[in-house]
Amino acid sequence: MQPTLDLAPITRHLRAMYGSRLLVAAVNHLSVFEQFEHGPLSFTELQARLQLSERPAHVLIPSLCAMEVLTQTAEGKLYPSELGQYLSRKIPQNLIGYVGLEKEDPGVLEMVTRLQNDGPLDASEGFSYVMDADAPSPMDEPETARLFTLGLAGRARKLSPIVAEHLPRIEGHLLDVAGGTGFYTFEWLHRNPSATATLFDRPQVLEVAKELLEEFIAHTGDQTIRTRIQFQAGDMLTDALPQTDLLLAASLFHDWPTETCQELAQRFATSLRPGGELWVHDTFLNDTLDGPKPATDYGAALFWGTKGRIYSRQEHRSWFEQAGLQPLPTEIPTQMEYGLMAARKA
Ligand SMILES: C[S@@+](CC[C@H](N)C(=O)[O-])C[C@H]1O[C@@H](n2cnc3c(N)ncnc32)[C@H](O)[C@@H]1O
Repeated sequence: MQPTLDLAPITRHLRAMYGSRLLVAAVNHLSVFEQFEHGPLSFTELQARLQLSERPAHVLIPSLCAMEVLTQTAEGKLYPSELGQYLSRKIPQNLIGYVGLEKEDPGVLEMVTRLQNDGPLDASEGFSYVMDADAPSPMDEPETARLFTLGLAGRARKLSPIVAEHLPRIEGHLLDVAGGTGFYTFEWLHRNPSATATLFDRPQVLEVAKELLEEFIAHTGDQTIRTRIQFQAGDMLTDALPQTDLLLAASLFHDWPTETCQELAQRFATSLRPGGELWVHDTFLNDTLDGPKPATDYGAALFWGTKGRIYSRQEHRSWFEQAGLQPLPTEIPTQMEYGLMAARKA
C-alpha cells in the first residue's frame, strides 16, 4: 500500500487546547509545583498531595511530564525540571502570574472542576461515545448517534485501510466491537474474501453504518460484503458477544475507566476461540507515563468528553494477562498518533 499523508498535525493542534487547560490548572489552581519542598515524590505521593483520584492523576501528571515541566529521577520519582522550577514561587522570575492571566478562562475553570471531581459535576446527560447504565446515552438518540458516528467517519475512512492491511488475513470471523461507522470491518472484509464479520454497536449507530456500507460497496464494487457482514445491536458491557477468531477494539478502551477496561478484556477473552486474537487500535501513553505530548493531549480531550483517558501499552498488557490472554510483541504504528497491539488466546 502506498504511504499516505499522516493527518496527525491537525489532531495535534486540535487537542493542544486541552493540554493548555491542564497547564494553567496545575500552576494556578492546584499548585503542583509547590508540592516538592521536601524533594521528589512518587506518582502516588503526588497524586495524594493533589487530592486527585486515579483517572485525573493519570491525565495531569503524564501531561506535565510531556510538557517537560515535571521530570523523573532514576527511581521514577517526580520533581520539577529546570524549566518547571519557573512555575514555582521559589524563583523570582517565575511565570505563575503570566500563566495565571488565563486562570479565569471558562475552559480552565471547568477543567479544574473535572480534575477535582473526576468528571463533570452534572453527568446526567451522559457522555459522548459511552453507553452504560449510569445515564441515557447520546449513542441511543438518533440525532446525536448520527452526529457522533459521522464525526468519526473521516478518521475511520483514512485509518481503516491501514489497519485492515495490518490485521491478520484469515478465512474466519472478525468481531468489531463498538465498531461505529463500520469502515474497519468493511476494509478488512474487502481484503479477506472468504471471511465473515460482526459489527457490534448500539442500534442507532448501526443504522448509520448500514448507510455507510452502501457507500463502501458503491465505491469498491464488492457486493459480497453485504452477505458476509452481520450487524448486531447490543450492549458490550452486559450482552453475550459472539464467538470469534479475531476481535477488533478500535478507539474503544480509551472511552472507559480502568475497571471497565479490565471487565471488557475479560469479556473479549471469553468471546475469542482458542488461538483467536484481540487487536487494539488506539493511541498509547509511554509505559513510563511521561508522554508523548500528542498522547497526553488526546488523553486530556478524552478525560474531558468521555469516561476514559489514554492508557499505556503496559496497562493494556496487564488487562490482557488478567484475562488469560498472552500479549504479543506486535507494535505497529498506523497514523494520527495511533498504533496496533495484540494479544492471543492459548
Ligand atoms: C469512539 S467510538 C469508536 C468507533 C470505532 N471503533 C472507530 O474506531 O471509529 C466508540 C463506539 O462505542 C460504542 N459504544 C459505547 N458504549 C457501548 C456499549 N455499551 N455497547 C456497544 N457499543 C458501545 C459507541 O456507540 C461508539 O460507536
